[in-house]
Amino acid sequence: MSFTQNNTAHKTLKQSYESAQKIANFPWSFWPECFSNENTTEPYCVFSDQKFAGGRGIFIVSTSAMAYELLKKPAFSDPDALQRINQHDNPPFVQHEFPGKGRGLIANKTLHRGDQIFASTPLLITNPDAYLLSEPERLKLAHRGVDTLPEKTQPLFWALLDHFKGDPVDDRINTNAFEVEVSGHTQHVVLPEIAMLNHDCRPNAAYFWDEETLSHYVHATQTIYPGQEITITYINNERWRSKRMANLKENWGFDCSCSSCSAHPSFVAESDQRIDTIEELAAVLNDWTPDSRATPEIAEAMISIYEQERLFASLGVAYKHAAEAYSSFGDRYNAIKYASLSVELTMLDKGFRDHDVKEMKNMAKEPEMTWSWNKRAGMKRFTTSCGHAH
Ligand SMILES: C[S@@+](CC[C@H](N)C(=O)[O-])C[C@H]1O[C@@H](n2cnc3c(N)ncnc32)[C@H](O)[C@@H]1O
Repeated sequence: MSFTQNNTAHKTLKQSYESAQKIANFPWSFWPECFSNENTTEPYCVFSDQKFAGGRGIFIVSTSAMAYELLKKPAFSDPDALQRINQHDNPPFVQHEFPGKGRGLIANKTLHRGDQIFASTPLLITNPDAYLLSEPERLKLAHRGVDTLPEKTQPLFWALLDHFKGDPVDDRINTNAFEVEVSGHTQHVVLPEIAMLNHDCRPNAAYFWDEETLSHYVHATQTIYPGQEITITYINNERWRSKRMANLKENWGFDCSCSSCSAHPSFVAESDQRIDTIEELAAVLNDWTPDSRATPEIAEAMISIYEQERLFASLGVAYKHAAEAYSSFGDRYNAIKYASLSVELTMLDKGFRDHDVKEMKNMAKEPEMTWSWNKRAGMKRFTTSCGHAH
């Protein structure tokens, strides 16, 4: 079905609702409002489904093609797909006010590595290309979207932080949106539960986006004790403190006050050095040429540095390096050990459908059948002397 600015213009909310209800099997609760201009190749519209996720509702600001692509996802088409999502009764956390950071969540019971903290569907999905519209038109779509959310869901949107104090809807979206992929396209989503989690450069929880259920999952990546704040990262943390702080300031508008950003300069220097070492070791381990100096010991060193740096979610990457390094020397049981660890951690960070997870699952079952098996057999593994004659 195609929507144009002409067939959607100037309808009140009530008129849009009535127009949508007149058409049998129309998937949206309101007739979409659309805008286009000389910069756009197709109109951008607001599509709203109040029945989505058992009545939590959702609105999508995008092209008709993307909205109908989303409709094909099990989240919309399979009534059982969201059975374990949006279960927010008896949560393992309580809200707390943190000086300098605003609201955040603290654990109210012990959470172990791998425990799910919550999984939820977004209130909205917006296409970043909607910025091709003029500002007033883009804002009109966003405002219409919020007005079309079910009455009981709207307070969840209005309770979100508006950090920049500009347009009240746009500001809440910009302060809280996460970038996700849908069918190979970047989209922005807002999830009110995850939006209550503050950033930490050394977080104790990780999240991933599942395209099929259009849901964000959050899990503990280490033990979190009652009273401890639950944190996630908003950025890539494998960078120097100065780069992390600049990124958070530029894209999120705040000065990070996490412990690794507020440490004494000499501790920061050590941490930055470890980040450099991780990068250097990764380059060695990624070298699969006959001249490679990669050994399992180098992967073990990398694991140790990740642990020192408390980059627990990223440990899945280091375990993968170790599994491949052991496999490349034909060491079956160490390959299995580290492949299993990699599956456990990577599932929390990249999701259960991730390519690396599948690869490591295969390695954990039959390392001999993987591409890296015995690849470095016969190559020098240990450096036992300092190179001098004694
Ligand atoms: C997604 S919200 C997180 C919840 C927010 N604290 C609230 O009260 O709704 C993101 C905002 O929280 C604050 N924030 C999150 N992590 C922070 C940190 N490590 N240091 C300082 N402020 C932080 C910033 O104002 C940021 O724009």
